[in-house]
Amino acid sequence: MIEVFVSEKLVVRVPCAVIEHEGKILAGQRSAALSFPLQWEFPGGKLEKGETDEEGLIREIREELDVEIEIIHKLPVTVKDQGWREIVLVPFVCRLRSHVITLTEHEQVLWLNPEELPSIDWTEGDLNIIQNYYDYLSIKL
Ligand SMILES: Nc1nc2c([nH]c(=O)n2[C@H]2C[C@H](O)[C@@H](COP(=O)(O)OP(=O)(O)OP(=O)(O)O)O2)c(=O)[nH]1
Repeated sequence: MIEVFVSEKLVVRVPCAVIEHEGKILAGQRSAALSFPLQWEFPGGKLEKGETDEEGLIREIREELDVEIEIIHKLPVTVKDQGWREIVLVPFVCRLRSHVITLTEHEQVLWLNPEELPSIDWTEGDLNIIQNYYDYLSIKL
């Protein structure tokens, strides 16, 4: 008899925010000390126990940027396979409800026009989020 051991892969759910303000989108540069150092991401992070995607995202954005957001629209989920784990990115289009950003984790943030988004070095998988955001914009306009 052949036994097949299928090891269970860790699945990490990460809500993240495509934050719009005055026609621009916020990109955050990850710290040099973290995984995916100095690459760009949509701010957000892993859920805590019992949180919904929306609750976790609002908490993460408060922690990382010290601002309040309004969640506008959920974009399609993007799954990123790292071999030893799967990162399930759950992006939401958001708006700022408060406007003074204080960075607690990111190296820097940039406000980019939608067409400028692909020009920086995003973590793998985020280009899918950008494409899905473009699709959302084209339907909305
Ligand atoms: N917030 C966010 N995380 C992203 C994006 N793309 C992407 O691969 N990630 C990854 C980076 C992290 O591995 C994970 C988010 O977890 P986290 O915010 O707690 O970051 P972390 O460095 O502490 O996590 P880790 O990799 O050390 O486990 O998702 C993105 O656009 N936004």
